[in-house]
Amino acid sequence: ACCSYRLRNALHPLWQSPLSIPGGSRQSPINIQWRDSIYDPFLKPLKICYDPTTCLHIWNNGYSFLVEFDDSTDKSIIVGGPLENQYRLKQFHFHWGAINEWGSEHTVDSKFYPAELHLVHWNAVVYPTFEEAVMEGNGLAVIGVFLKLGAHHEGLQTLVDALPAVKHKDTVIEFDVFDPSCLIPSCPDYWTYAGSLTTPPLTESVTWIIKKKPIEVDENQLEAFRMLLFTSDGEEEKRMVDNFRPLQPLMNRTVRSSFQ
Ligand SMILES: COCCCN1C=C(N)c2cc(S(N)(=O)=O)sc2S1(=O)=O
Ligand SMILES: [Zn+2]
Repeated sequence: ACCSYRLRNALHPLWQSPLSIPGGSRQSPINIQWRDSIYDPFLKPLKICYDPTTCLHIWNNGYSFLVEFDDSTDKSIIVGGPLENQYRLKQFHFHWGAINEWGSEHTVDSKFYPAELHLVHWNAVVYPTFEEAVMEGNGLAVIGVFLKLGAHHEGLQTLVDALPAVKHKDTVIEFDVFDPSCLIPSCPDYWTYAGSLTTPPLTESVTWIIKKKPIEVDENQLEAFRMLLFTSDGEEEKRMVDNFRPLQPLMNRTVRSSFQ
């Protein structure tokens, strides 16, 4: 199984990553086998405190669209859960498919969701800069939230309305008040495991916190993601879809759950 992963990584069009990350033993994403996850009673509830005015802009970086935040203070942080320190919100982005059958990076019992939200935070207690945190084992904490097809999502719509302005790679639009808490399910249950960035530089610096409950979004909102482009203005258009990395081997890791 392991070698097929490596082959798949090497072949996957989007991630021209090396065959394998030197010493890669904690790569992401992974399949979360619900029955193999281990309930950890010592896991704390995750505390999320975001200040909507720290929102800066939306940027199409050619992989996804990122909503970036002012991380020069501790105004927007998460603490608790599996984390030893508090972590500052840096950006959030999504991964999605060309059709609703796939699109998420993580899977649950081998089931794909049509999309997955990642809220990226860094350990500013221990590391002086985000760039340094990206290189350290406990540097980053990413909250993953699955999106499923269902009811219209009011909070997401303000984001969707801004997407036409960032259709092309390297376009950016000011976005100065947004509270990403509206995109996180109120159910406190999550899985957590030690992993990596799922895009280059693929560094093994991420404590993943994957929410058990998905949020519901409607077809038009998913279609709005799919009208974004990987390509810059003037280049031959390539729709931004299937921007997810193939599943990686679990190797010597356990996935813990905050719930029984
Ligand atoms: C010095 O910065 C190096 C770049 C790091 N970053 C860029 C990504 N594409 C990225 C992807 C992430 S994901 N898909 O694993 O959440 S987190 C993240 S990130 O930490 O914001
Ligand atoms: Zn991501």
